[in-house]
Amino acid sequence: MKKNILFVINPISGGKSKKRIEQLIIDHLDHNLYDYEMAYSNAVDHARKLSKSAVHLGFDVVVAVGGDGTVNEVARGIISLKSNAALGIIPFGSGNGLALHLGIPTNPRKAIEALNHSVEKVIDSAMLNGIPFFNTAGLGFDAHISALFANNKKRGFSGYVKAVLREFRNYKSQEYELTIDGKKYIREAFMISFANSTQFGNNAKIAPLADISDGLLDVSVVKPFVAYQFPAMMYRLMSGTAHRSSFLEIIKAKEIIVKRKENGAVHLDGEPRDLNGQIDIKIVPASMKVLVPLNK
Ligand SMILES: Nc1ncnc2c1ncn2[C@@H]1O[C@H](COP(=O)(O)OP(=O)(O)OP(=O)(O)O)[C@@H](O)[C@H]1O
Repeated sequence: MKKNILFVINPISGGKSKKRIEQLIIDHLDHNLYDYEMAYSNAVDHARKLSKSAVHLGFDVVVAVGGDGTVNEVARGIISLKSNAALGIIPFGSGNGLALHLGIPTNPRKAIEALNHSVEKVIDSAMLNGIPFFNTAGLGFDAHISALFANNKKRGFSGYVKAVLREFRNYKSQEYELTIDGKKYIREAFMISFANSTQFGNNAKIAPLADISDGLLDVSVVKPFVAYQFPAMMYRLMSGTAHRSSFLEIIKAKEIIVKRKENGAVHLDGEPRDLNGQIDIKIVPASMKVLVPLNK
């Protein structure tokens, strides 16, 4: 039986034009397998609403055409109705962390073709103060960058790298009290990531051993470091060896409580939030179905 897909297209993600996407879908989606519709998000949170309505109307698959922020909104729309619908992804963001982790091609035509030969993979999601995330959430430097980047009209990878290089010299680490599955840790940290997948995006792996279906988050605590150590850190991230770095401590967890002296930015799937006070994070095992390429 044919399945119904809604493509939710974020016109601004990744700073890339989406002009070709409609024609690529028409040309390359297998129309014997799928009936499809397309919709464009017109503001923050609109993709979630579009996705929720699609699921309510009985669509089988909602495909996020965008980056991790778009994936987050579409996936939240799906899980909010506890439906049987699956998430699909055509990566069109600045980082595309979840798509890269799942082996979804970053070439749009190949990503559409991958939908024609896909299987459903059940993955975990997680909640931060009750708000769902699917790839990574974090506190500290990366959240600070997300907050800056959100106000930056120029999206895309190069804008991100420029922001990181500009900001990291002046960024101050801070002390965190973490309670991880009941055990207390006090840590001075440059940043702390709560990783469901292995990476932020662009193959920068903050938790190289994370398994997206193991019912656990990888809490990656990046210790303070000085400027000359930055290239070594980047090498570790990009080579998938961060878990072997002396700058990083990774603790597997189901539930985390974070307290910190000073409030600061928090990000969920790369999108910043202002959340003050205690932060509670927990894994929600096997809570989302995603279409991934057959051979992954
Ligand atoms: N029409 C729109 N105008 C402005 N913002 C939008 C619109 N549609 C969606 N958004 C917002 O765009 C934001 C960024 O999207 P997304 O995260 O997909 O792209 P990205 O940040 O470039 O990629 P990545 O997260 O992979 O780095 C999301 O927070 C989403 O809410």
